[in-house]
Amino acid sequence: MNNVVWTIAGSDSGGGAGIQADIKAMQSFAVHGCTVITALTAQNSLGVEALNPISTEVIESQLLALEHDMKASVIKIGMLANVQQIQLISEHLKHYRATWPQPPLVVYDPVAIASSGDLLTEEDTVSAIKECLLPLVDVITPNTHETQLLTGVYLIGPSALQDAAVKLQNWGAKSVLIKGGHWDYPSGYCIDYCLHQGEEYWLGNEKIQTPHSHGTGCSMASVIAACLTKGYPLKDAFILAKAYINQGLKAAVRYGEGIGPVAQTGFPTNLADYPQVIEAGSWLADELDFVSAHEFTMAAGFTACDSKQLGLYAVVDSVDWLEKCLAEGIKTLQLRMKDGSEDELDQAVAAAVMLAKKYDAQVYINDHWQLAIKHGAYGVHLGQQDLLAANLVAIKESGMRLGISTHGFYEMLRAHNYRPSYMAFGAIYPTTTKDMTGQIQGLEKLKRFIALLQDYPTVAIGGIDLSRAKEVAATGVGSIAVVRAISEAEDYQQAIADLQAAIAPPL
Ligand SMILES: Cc1ncc(COP(=O)(O)OP(=O)(O)O)c(N)n1
Ligand SMILES: Cc1ncsc1CCOP(=O)(O)O
Ligand SMILES: [Mg+2]
Repeated sequence: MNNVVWTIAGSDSGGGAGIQADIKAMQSFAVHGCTVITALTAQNSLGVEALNPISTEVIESQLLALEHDMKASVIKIGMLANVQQIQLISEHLKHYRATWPQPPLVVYDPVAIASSGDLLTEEDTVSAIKECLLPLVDVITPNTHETQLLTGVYLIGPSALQDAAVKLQNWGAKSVLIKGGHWDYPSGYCIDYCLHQGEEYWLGNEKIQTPHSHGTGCSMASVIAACLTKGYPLKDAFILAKAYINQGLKAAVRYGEGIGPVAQTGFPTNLADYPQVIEAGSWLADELDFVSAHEFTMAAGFTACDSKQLGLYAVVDSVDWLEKCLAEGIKTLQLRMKDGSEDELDQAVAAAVMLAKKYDAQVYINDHWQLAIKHGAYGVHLGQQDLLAANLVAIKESGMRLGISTHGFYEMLRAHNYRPSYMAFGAIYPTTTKDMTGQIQGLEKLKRFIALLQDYPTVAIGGIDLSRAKEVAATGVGSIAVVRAISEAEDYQQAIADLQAAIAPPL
């Protein structure tokens, strides 16, 4: 990805929406925004006075200039004023798909109605959008009005949202993200929905009470485009776009007599601005009548770890290795056994618990939460998939600590629903211990996670060795978990001593 995003959209003379909002939002996520202007709208905070569509010749000249020199990783499309514009853009997108070495992703925000209620497009565009454009779109981001306009589905409740999204997919849009800012369901809340690769994602938060929301739709789609350019998965882009808008709404101020623009602030840094991932068992899920495919017990607020700084964290696959690491003074450890009969696992967990007591250390059991409860382990470590199958109420009632793995912003917020004892982020670097394809986080994201989760003990895992331990520790993470850096070291005792020294806070 080359960090170049195009926005094909209308100019808003009031500076709050359209091209102006897009560039500011893209800038907030450190990508370079190029522009193809489709209309010079004359508008202010009170409404739209004129649309002034640009001719297809002038639009094409802008496209050609960019095609030759500044190809985009992602193209964000906003207001298209008429059928000719829709056809022209569709033809060019087809050409890019067929000829560019790296075809661009297309995010389409079907701008039809301004926040003032004014129609921003000629009325006969809907069939051209469906026939020409939607088959070329990777992510469509309509609000609820635009969803109704495009699909004819009246959005009386969550299942109508799902039906409308399927319709849009059937017309060719690969993923659908419906923005709920104009929807008051349940009352006082803002619910957003995403259908992507067969998975559904629902986000919600209390409505932020401000009249100054002009440009939220354009900005949200631009942040999605920016995050996709940076290689974020769509579910993480969805989270960040929501948090960005919430942060902007809280800071929004009036500039004219009417509706002010959403504020264009930087990367969202306050957890309070992030939406809730809506999951079965939560109050919002009940309001939305969610039906869970699994028998699921929700529990939140697990026993705190003894310390916020868990230090060097050895993840081992046998009781032998556990004892070797304990003998070297490691205080946070995990027994991660992927094989073994029921008896073998039972005996291993029992032995791990005994050894933890002997060495006055904290041992977590990976996956086998029933055995961990049975033998009175200090804690259990679960992955995102494991959460559905585990009895979280039983784990909480046992008083054990719960650590949860996360791979990105969406999973981090999902884990936050449970208020676990610690959160782990991975894989920070590529690793051969486990297939983490598409889930490498890197240091930049790790820093973001740590800054957001100040109240949690945090753990970084994946591909960390002695040469990387210092830079990982410098992010402020409270613990570094390793497998091979110990198990494959030529001299594991020296490796442990070196790792401990590398991550120790300076005196
Ligand atoms: C400290 C720590 N972080 C992450 C993991 C990964 O756990 P999980 O997602 O459950 O995957 P498996 O380890 O079961 O393959 C971990 N084990 N420890
Ligand atoms: C279990 C796990 N979860 C995320 S990365 C990882 C493996 C870490 O192993 P290593 O320290 O050898 O890279
Ligand atoms: Mg696991």
